[in-house]
Amino acid sequence: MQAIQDEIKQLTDQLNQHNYRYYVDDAPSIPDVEYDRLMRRLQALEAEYPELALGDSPTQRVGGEALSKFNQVTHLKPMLSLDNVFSEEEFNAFYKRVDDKLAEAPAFCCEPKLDGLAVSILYRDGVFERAATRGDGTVGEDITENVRTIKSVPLRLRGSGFPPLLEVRGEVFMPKAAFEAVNDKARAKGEKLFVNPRNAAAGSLRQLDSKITASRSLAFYAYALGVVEPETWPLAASHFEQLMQLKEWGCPVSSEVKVCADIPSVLAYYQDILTRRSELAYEIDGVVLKVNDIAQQQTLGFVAKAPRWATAYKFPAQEEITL
Ligand SMILES: NC(=O)n1nc(-c2ccco2)nc1N
Repeated sequence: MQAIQDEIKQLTDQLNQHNYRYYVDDAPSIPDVEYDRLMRRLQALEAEYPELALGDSPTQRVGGEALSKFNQVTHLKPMLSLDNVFSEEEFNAFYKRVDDKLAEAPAFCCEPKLDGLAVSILYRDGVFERAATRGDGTVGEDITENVRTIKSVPLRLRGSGFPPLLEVRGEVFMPKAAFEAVNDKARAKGEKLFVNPRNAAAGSLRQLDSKITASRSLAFYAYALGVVEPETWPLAASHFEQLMQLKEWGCPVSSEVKVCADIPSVLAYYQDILTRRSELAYEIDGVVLKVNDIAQQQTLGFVAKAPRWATAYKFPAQEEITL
């Protein structure tokens, strides 16, 4: 029996490692046919010895029993909504409001604004425990079983140094290619088409049957730390370094994230992402600009639900694509 346990452990770790390389490092490490062979072997062993299946087994990516409804989840810390700016003048006014309150000029962590669904994922001792939608920022829906099927969401954090309780916040989205494939399938079956990748992601994520979610090729990018317990746990002093730490622990982070130290470089970032928008593998509707230094964020605080230290600089609306 020990030999079986060892083989299950080895297959589980191997498949999770390949998942990490493929979805987080963007560097596939084995051909799909080999990956599928390892997965089938693990599924066979788990079917014969269900009591030996491990908590982070990749076989659970296929989805489980359908739910009758979603339970509600109260977030341990409210999930923020972002204020928007729509022009360089409005951004300059945002910058001035921020700069006037700080002793040092702020640098900004600049991120593409993913057009998907904000989610909160809890890891307890590094193990995936619960996932919820943002909802109204205070109460969301428990979509744990659906998020569990998203292959780029780690079921166990990698490495070490993470706190006993870690909340990872990010966006679940449907890549453009997956959106086309989902609509091609729906068209072939004479089913309703999704209007855009955001609606497709929302529809796929809020499915009571996680097997349907599993078939929709959803993706995830982390964009912030949420709750950390104990609160005294040492964390990186800047938002960018915290994102890189999340990536080290196995969470995918957009490769377009970068720090811009002054207004001209922030505006250049905005223009660069706007120029390359159609080439990105996922839909975005602007860029998110966050004061990078955590202590400066704490100095600035929040107004109502939105942080003073961040804004979303939105792109001009694209002409609506009619299907
Ligand atoms: N949607 C999106 O891509 N977001 N949203 C935030 C956010 C929302 C509140 C704090 O940070 N950050 C990024 N990259």
